[in-house]
Amino acid sequence: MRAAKHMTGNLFLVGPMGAGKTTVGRALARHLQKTFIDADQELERHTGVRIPVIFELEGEEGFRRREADLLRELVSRRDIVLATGGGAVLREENRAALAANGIVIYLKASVDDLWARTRHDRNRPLLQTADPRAKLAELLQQRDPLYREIADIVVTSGQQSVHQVVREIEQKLAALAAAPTAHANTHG
Ligand SMILES: Nc1ncnc2c1ncn2[C@@H]1O[C@H](COP(=O)(O)OP(=O)(O)OP(=O)(O)O)[C@@H](O)[C@H]1O
Ligand SMILES: O=C(O)C1=C[C@@H](O)[C@@H](O)[C@H](O)C1
Ligand SMILES: [Mg+2]
Repeated sequence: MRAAKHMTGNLFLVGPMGAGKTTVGRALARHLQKTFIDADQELERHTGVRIPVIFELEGEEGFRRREADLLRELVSRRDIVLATGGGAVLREENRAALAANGIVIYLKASVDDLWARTRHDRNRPLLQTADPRAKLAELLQQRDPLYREIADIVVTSGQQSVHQVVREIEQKLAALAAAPTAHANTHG
C-alpha cells in the first residue's frame, strides 16, 4: 500500500542556502500545476519584516520557533511545492512533519556553487560572518546527514540549469511512484 505521504500531493524541498529551493521550487510548481509556497517568504509576510530583522530582534531561537510553528501548519496543506528554509531540518519535530506529509527532495550543490549563488545576497543572517564560505561548508557538513535522513529523492543542482533540475526531479519522482517502498525513508 502506498504510504500516506505519497497521497498528499505535497513536494517538500530541503537543502542548504543557495541550493535553489526557491528558484527550482517555483519552476517545479508551475510545471506540475501545484501551489508554490516558500517558507522563508511566508515568515516574512506573516511578520512584516525581513529574516535578518527576525534574527536581530528574537535571535536564531526565536526564528526557529516561528519556522516550526509555520511548518506545522504548512505540512497539513495538499498539492503544494514547499521550499523550506535551509535550517528547517534542524528540529526533529520539523523533520518528522516533513517526512510524514510529502515527498522530500534534497537539493544538493557543492560549497563552491552555494558560495557563488549566495555571496551577493545579504538576506541570510547566518552568512554575515568574516568567512561566509567557510560557514557554508560547516553548515553543510552538519546538516547533510539531516537532509539525507528524510530525503526520498536527492538531486544535485550543480551546473545544471533550473529547467534541467526540474526535469531530473520529475524523472526521479516517476521512478519513486513506480516503486515507492524501495525508496521510502523510515518515517514513511
Ligand atoms: N540550477 C541553478 N543554476 C544556476 N543558478 C541557480 C540555480 N538554482 C538557483 N540558482 C540561483 O542561485 C541563487 C540562490 O537560489 P535560491 O534563492 O533559489 O536558493 P535557496 O535554496 O532558496 O536558498 P535559501 O535557503 O537561502 O532560501 C539565486 O540567484 C538563483 O537564481
Ligand atoms: O540555513 C539556514 O539556517 C537559513 C536558511 C534560510 O533559508 C533562512 O531560513 C534563514 O536565513 C536560515
Ligand atoms: Mg529560498
